[in-house]
Amino acid sequence: MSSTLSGVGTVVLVGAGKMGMAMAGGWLESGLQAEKLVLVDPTPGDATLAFASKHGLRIAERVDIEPSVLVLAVKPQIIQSVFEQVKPAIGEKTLVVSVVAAISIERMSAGLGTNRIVRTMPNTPAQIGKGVTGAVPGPAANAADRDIAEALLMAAGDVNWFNTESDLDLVTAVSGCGPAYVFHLVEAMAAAGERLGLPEDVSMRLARGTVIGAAALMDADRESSAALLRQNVTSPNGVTAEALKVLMRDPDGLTDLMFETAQAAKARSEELGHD
Ligand SMILES: NC(=O)C1=CN([C@@H]2O[C@H](COP(=O)(O)OP(=O)(O)OC[C@H]3O[C@@H](n4cnc5c(N)ncnc54)[C@H](O)[C@@H]3O)[C@@H](O)[C@H]2O)C=CC1
Ligand SMILES: O=C(O)[C@@H]1CCC=N1
Repeated sequence: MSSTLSGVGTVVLVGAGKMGMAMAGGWLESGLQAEKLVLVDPTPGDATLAFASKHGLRIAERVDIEPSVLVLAVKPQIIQSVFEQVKPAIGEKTLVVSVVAAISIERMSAGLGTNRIVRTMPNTPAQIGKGVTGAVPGPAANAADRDIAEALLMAAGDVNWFNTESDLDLVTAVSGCGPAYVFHLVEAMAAAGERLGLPEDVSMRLARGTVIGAAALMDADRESSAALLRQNVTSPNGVTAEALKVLMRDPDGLTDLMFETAQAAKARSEELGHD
């Protein structure tokens, strides 16, 4: 499949917030010309205004042209009013790519009057091209539509296709929300160091640096499993072994806590879809 965006028509990003802007930079880097990217957002934040100014992008309050690709990146809670706003601009050739959590292809199709839809769940490391995205093609999305969606998503990192839409609730629970779990791990490690007696700023520096380093090591060494990388830290009868007896206890260790966490995300994703 193609991974360059130079041949894609006008992309209109509806919702230029955290997730939308995390992807937009990658699109420009992957060859989408600035004049072919329009940001639609009635209340763009400072980061969005700065990004638009730096790259010479147009920001509009409403969709005022027929897009080749309409990327929906607004909050699910306002999706109905957004459908009403954008529907008149959608033409026969418009492909809709949604990153909106929980909103089904069927609901989008009813709200927008088109079946050419690809529903996706990216994550914020997209901002540095290290995102992972789950994607499901709608029934009327053809091979060319899938190629375009994949090119947009690959500009943000890895793409994983699924056939069953409910799988996106699981993708949301693991990778969509996942960066927040990792950032909270940093907070928890720093808090632990502080409680043990380290100064707050030093503890945070150690925790943050450790997670950055561990992630970079995993990135550099794709051959080794996470389990092997963990074992490499763990000397027999040493210090890490004692620590991991707590973290990996069964039941009630991190595995159970993470399962409960992901279950809560999945349940909320399903619930939002029914609102
Ligand atoms: N933040 C994340 O980690 C991820 C978010 N998502 C999904 O991305 C979507 C957006 O989330 P965030 O970027 O985090 O939220 P956000 O609040 O940062 O961005 C939403 C943007 O939509 C704009 N907006 C509000 N009304 C609008 C309208 N009528 N027309 C156009 N734009 C409008 C807001 O001004 C804001 O800039 C959500 O559906 C979320 O489920 C998906 C994966 C990860
Ligand atoms: O919290 C949310 O609803 C979105 C979905 C995945 C990450 N952020």
